[in-house]
Amino acid sequence: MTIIADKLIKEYKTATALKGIDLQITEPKIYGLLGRNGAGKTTFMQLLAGYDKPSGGELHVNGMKPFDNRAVTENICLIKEADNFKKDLTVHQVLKFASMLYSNWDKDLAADLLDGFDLNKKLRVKSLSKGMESALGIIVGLASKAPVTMLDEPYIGLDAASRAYFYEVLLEEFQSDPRIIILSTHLIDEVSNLFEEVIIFDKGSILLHKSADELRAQSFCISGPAAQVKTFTNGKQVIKETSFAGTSQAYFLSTEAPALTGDLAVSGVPLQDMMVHLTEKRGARA
Ligand SMILES: Nc1ncnc2c1ncn2[C@@H]1O[C@H](COP(=O)(O)OP(=O)(O)OP(=O)(O)O)[C@@H](O)[C@H]1O
Repeated sequence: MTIIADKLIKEYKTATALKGIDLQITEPKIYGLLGRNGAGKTTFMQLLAGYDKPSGGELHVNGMKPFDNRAVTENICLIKEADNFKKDLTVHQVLKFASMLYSNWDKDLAADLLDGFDLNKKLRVKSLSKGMESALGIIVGLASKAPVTMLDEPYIGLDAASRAYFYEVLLEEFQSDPRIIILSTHLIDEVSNLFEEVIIFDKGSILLHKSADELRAQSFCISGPAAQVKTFTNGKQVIKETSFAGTSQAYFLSTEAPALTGDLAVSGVPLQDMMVHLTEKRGARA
């Protein structure tokens, strides 16, 4: 599948959600779609799923426009954080309906995941707890086997054990059947190890699109006795520093792994902190 956004614009009455973004996604990978509230992530995913029309620019999937185009949308599954399914349907009916919607539907996987999440298929959507409804969304998203599967904060209400199960099956699924999986999340550190590519939206524009490895290789965390950390980071581009009881920890930008001295230790910077740094910087400039 080839997704190409070319100067893509989406304007609502009161906001311009996408301000002319250029983006290409072609490889089957797990993409992390990140950004602060209101950055435009959901708007982009809704345009890609054909729910809505762009206001300007172009969006193509395999050369076709997604809006109102079954040839595209049968290959794209978007699971939103809530209200994915009609409240009066039973879980069984939701799965049946989804099996008709998605040409690659995997009935056995849906049954396995129902078991895994311990979800009773006789229950109606309106009687599901928030976490159970999220689990149903995840089941549909993964069993759709859609070549483009988008999950927009799909874990609302899921407890830590269920989220861990979700990440595990997401990875297993991707490994057994690679496809474009776009995961939008605010729980960045919890899932950052899954991402192969990271796309950061900021105020309707794309701030960064990089492989997760590249992003990890451009920042380091140094920790140890406060005085040594201070000397070490002198002249370096420090993005965050914390101190406690005579020890310090500093995140700094560098393309080269630091050569350690004294009692200092080096590790990576959590992706969440990198995103905060990148989006704050942009915010400060705007
Ligand atoms: N249906 C709509 N009508 C009017 N404005 C909208 C609509 N949907 C989104 N917006 C506006 O577009 C901008 C982008 O919103 P969007 O939901 O795409 O951001 P997001 O990155 O998904 O945010 P979040 O992380 O909070 O979900 C925001 O200013 C939002 O208020």
